[in-house]
Amino acid sequence: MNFSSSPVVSLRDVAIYQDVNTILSNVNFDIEKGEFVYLVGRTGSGKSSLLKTLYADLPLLTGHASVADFNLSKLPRKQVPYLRRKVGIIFQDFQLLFDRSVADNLAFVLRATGWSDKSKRKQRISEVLMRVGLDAAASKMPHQLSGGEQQRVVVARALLNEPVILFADEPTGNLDPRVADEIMMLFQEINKQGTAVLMATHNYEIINRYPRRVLKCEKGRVLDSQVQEFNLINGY
Ligand SMILES: Nc1ncnc2c1ncn2[C@@H]1O[C@H](COP(=O)(O)OP(=O)(O)OP(=O)(O)O)[C@@H](O)[C@H]1O
Repeated sequence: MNFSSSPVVSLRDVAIYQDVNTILSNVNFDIEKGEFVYLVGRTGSGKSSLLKTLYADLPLLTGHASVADFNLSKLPRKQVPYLRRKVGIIFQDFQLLFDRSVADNLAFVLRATGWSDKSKRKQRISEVLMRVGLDAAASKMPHQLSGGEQQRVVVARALLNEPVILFADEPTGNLDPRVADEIMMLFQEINKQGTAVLMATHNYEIINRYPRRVLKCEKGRVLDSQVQEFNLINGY
């Protein structure tokens, strides 16, 4: 549990790079504990690159950023796994291990993050599966589940270590609208229980149905619906 009242994410004058190319510059925003924020922008505008920087998959080379009380500017490589325990990461393509059951997918992550007690692992797996409405699926193989159910397992996996924030990159991108809506309701529920969410999406129907603060990558900058003139529909 993070009891500090400092923002979960805080960026000051950050630039985001891919190789030698500057993708975004002068990025400044905070995300507070328990906030829900969308990240939008055209294809190639830098959403994934920004998220990757926040979970230390891309290095922070310019500016100051903290995520879950980790200072990204000075983050030694060996600290990255500890940051990753504090954040949950969800991708569009589910990235489950298809050669093992749902429970074993989750146990794999728990073992890798220091859960050495088997009965505690079992208990935690059953808690997160319950939370995503898949308590009966522990022994199933991923291919026996629908796309929406697989994405729920990915959400359960992201919740294992009680993250302070979920970073989700197009989590509903491969799902039909009804299933996408169910996943979205799950995110809302998780958020209501105190986990912040930063979700990259192209799905404006979802944003209109569940309106929240929006960050928009545009022309190398990040605009914030809370502080700037912001035209979500025409500006996209
Ligand atoms: N691994 C990489 N190496 C070099 N350049 C990259 C790499 N990944 C992305 N880029 C470039 O960085 C820019 C931003 O890409 P990014 O994937 O962050 O955009 P995005 O907004 O997430 O796009 P999409 O909505 O299509 O996922 C693009 O010009 C892209 O070509």
